[in-house]
Amino acid sequence: MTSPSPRIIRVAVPLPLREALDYLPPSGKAASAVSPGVRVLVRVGQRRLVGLVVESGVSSVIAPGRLRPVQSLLDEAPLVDAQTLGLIRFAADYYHHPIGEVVMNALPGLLREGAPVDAAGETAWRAAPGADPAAPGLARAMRQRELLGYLLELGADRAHAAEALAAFPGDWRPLMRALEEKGLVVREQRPCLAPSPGGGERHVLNPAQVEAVDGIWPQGPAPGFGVHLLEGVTGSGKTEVYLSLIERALAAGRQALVLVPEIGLTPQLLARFRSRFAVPIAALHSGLGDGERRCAWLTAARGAAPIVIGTRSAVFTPLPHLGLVVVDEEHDASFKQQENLRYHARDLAIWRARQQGARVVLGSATPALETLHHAREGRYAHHHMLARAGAARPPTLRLLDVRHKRLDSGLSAQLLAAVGERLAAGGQVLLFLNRRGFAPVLICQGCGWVARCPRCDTPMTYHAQARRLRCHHCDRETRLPEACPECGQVDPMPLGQGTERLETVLAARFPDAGVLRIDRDTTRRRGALAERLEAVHSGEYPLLVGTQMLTKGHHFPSVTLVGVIDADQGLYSVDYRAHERLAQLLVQVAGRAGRAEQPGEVLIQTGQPEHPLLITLLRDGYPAAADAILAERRAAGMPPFAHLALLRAEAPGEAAPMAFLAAAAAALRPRAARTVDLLGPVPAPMPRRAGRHRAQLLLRARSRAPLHRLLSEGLPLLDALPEARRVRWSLDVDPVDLY
Ligand SMILES: Nc1ncnc2c1ncn2[C@@H]1O[C@H](COP(=O)(O)OP(=O)(O)OP(=O)(O)O)[C@@H](O)[C@H]1O
Ligand SMILES: [Zn+2]
Repeated sequence: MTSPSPRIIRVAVPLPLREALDYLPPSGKAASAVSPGVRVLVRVGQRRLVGLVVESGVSSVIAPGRLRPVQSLLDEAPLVDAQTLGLIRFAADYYHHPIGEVVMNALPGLLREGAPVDAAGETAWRAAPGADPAAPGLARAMRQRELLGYLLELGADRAHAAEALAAFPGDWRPLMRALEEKGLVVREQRPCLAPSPGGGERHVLNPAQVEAVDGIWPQGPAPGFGVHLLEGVTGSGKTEVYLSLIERALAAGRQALVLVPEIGLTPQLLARFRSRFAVPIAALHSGLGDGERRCAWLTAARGAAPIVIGTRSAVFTPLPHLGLVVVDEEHDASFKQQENLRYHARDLAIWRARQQGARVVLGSATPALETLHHAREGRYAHHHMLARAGAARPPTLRLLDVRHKRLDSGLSAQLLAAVGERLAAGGQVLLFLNRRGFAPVLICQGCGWVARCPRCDTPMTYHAQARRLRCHHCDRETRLPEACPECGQVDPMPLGQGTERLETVLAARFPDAGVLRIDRDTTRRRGALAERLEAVHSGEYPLLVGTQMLTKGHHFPSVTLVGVIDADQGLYSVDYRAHERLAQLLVQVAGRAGRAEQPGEVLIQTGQPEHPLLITLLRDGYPAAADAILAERRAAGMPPFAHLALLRAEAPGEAAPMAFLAAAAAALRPRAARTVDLLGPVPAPMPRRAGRHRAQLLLRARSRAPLHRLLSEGLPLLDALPEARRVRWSLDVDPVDLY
């Protein structure tokens, strides 16, 4: 008689393994008593890892003698609910990615590392009323005196938690205990996420807004699953629509998840939410400390935060009462993660909304082509808001032909004149250039030598303030050469412009106008972006210079002129999405102009004023341009008329990536039949980066099912190829970049 195979627990561990691992329950417990969603400590080889139970009470194909028990349980109740576990499993399947790594993306850092679920909230300290650092009791305790002074500086009116005290030099805890004993400091225990104040002013919705709100969530109980595209021109008041929808969701007892682009979660936006809703709002963004993130996440997971607002990874937050999902600026590329688990937060959000019977709103002035396509095919409901809210009018757009014109550091005389006029009239001007640094190229005037990154084969960007050359592809940095290494001529010349040069030129040209630059270089420090955006509103800086960071959803009421320095970068790019991106970018950057009473003007410098895309966009607007691009995509058999997956490979040697992909293609081809095209392998559009040669193989199918079938069957074969050991390879399902 064979003994029945033991019941086991399946655990996802943070390792690049396709499957979860099988374990026996800890001694004294039945496998079925360990709930999925609980964290456990397990041994893998010699390592001890924190894993997440994804299944329990099932049987294993592994011989009982070879199974190890789980070492210990870290949670009493599941940390991750069944629905979120379902989402994790779906993401692992759909993106063909190791499930343990999906879990890593889904959990906040502390919880991933096994930190406890701290239900008590957090401890905070405030100075006792009248406490004075100069009090005689502290005369001989200098450090305690300093800490009390520090607390008072942070604000005597409220208590401050560890997060705020972290900046105090040295170990503050024993000092705080001493102060407490002296009665100079009072300890408080508080929930880690306090309700926001609410009670702020609200707009009376205009008819277009009312129609959108009622169409998406009719008064009353939760309407259930459905995807709604809210296509509203820039400044049409989409945020106000979201707020009203959230109000309805909350009234129906449901939670709302709001996803925003990477740099869209600004203090202004948060303030708008906090002044509208007197509830705990969990804001998940990169500026959070580990403790704050855990708190926000746990509060949401317990259903105690009715609103969760965050960037892409917030899509994994457990939300037991989810009723509404808002994806703001749904076309934004930052919703797609570009490394490791290459998921699209919008697509996962829709999947989970379907599971939980939630409404989805995709909001944008420039919807992604796949979203528009779904709306036109009737899969998504489509709502329009064609006019700006309040008194604001649409901006006027004009092309400035820069062919055969003398440019002053990239600026035409016409643009400079327009800037001068606006400044004289007291307006604010925004100049957009999607290239940071001083100049993209440093060239020797003697022999034509160009400073190149030896690891990427591309020109290095000259950064004047730092006096460095930086590679924007691999972050390599070098000192500025004083002379050409080839011919010895001194002072190589910067060629072309970046935002840093623009800032310098404008400051010299308009010495009385303050210039504020916003790009990745000026906002590296935590909190710097928020400070600079605040400064935009202060009115101190009439001239704003920036990259894409300045274009996303910001509301700058005083900006009346927007200048686009170079529209041509996107016109001839090899990427099949370049035109879509350019159209979105131009409309979004133009959308920053004239958002209040003053009308806005947009001037676009281009050397291709006859380009059909620019003409259609300016004459007929984004929907017409989108139609034209969709027609091109249909003809080329590209998304949304096809489904793609991209296999990428890289290695130090030139031959290995192509060899692996050729072997991969050979392994996949017999199974691809006539349903999946294998295009390539070819060297990547950027054939070398950070010292590694790169190549790619594109898989294309008319429908999703055969593509995913091929991937499910094929990837294990690729794992086993001998060529796979000489490369680093990855799969990108629904890639947004083909390089
Ligand atoms: N019904 C209304 N009446 C008056 N003003 C309104 C109304 N709705 C919104 N506004 C104002 O219009 C401005 C633009 O609104 P909002 O920022 O929501 O636009 P948006 O559609 O999100 O724009 P974008 O796509 O450019 O981010 C804001 O200052 C907002 O306060
Ligand atoms: Zn480089």
